[in-house]
Amino acid sequence: MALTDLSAKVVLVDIEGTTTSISFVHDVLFPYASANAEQYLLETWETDNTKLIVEELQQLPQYEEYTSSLDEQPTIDAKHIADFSRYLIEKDLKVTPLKTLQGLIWDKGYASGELKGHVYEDVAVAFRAWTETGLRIAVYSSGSVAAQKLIFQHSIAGDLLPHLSAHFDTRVGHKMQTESYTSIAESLEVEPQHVLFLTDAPEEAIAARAAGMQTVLLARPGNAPLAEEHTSAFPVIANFVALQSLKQP
Ligand SMILES: CSCCC(=O)C(=O)COP(=O)(O)O
Ligand SMILES: [Mg+2]
Repeated sequence: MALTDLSAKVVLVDIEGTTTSISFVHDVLFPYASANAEQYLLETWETDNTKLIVEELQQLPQYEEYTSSLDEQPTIDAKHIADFSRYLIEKDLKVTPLKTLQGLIWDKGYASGELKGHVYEDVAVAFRAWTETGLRIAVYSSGSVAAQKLIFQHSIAGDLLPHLSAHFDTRVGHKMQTESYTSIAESLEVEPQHVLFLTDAPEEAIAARAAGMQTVLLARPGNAPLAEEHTSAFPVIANFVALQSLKQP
């Protein structure tokens, strides 16, 4: 099907590699989280929220792997948990408690103006066009819902949050699992075939398509090159321009 023939009721967007450059996430957001993790944990150590995150981090399979590499039995304090978080960040592990913690740390950076969410120019233009057409726009990212809201609210293109009607993170399920997309469609109260999912990750596209969603791959500058098996299986676009005149079915 040609891109111009696509129609949808909901556009579901991924963030990293789709609306936002991978380099912003890896070279700005992750270093900010690494640098500020210990301070954040120290300040909030006694709160229920941080206690829950610390508990969830310790339940990850990577925690045992990490602690077994240490010379001594660790004391569970802010420094130890910050070190473990940095270990996970370096491996770019998209695990839920880390993503929750990152979102909370970034909050301060966005509030102070130190962080501004990167979005490609065509994203804001497409969001406006889709909103005017009456399409709903939703987000599904490994970044926590709080982190998603921050990046769009404090974006370099202004506050894009009013365009977004729903947010999903890995608490709905892993992005490479078909059931996650089925749950998202149910939650949006829309048939999966009326959802257009935009992502840079072929494994996510495969999972979304298996749930019945329409799927288009993004080839943004700096994204990993797409294999022929994926470029032949999915439409590939360099930006959202070709989808600006997307219609409802
Ligand atoms: C929500 S902003 C931070 C992005 C992030 O941490 C991340 O893991 C993005 O992954 P995505 O699923 O959007 O490719
Ligand atoms: Mg992505």
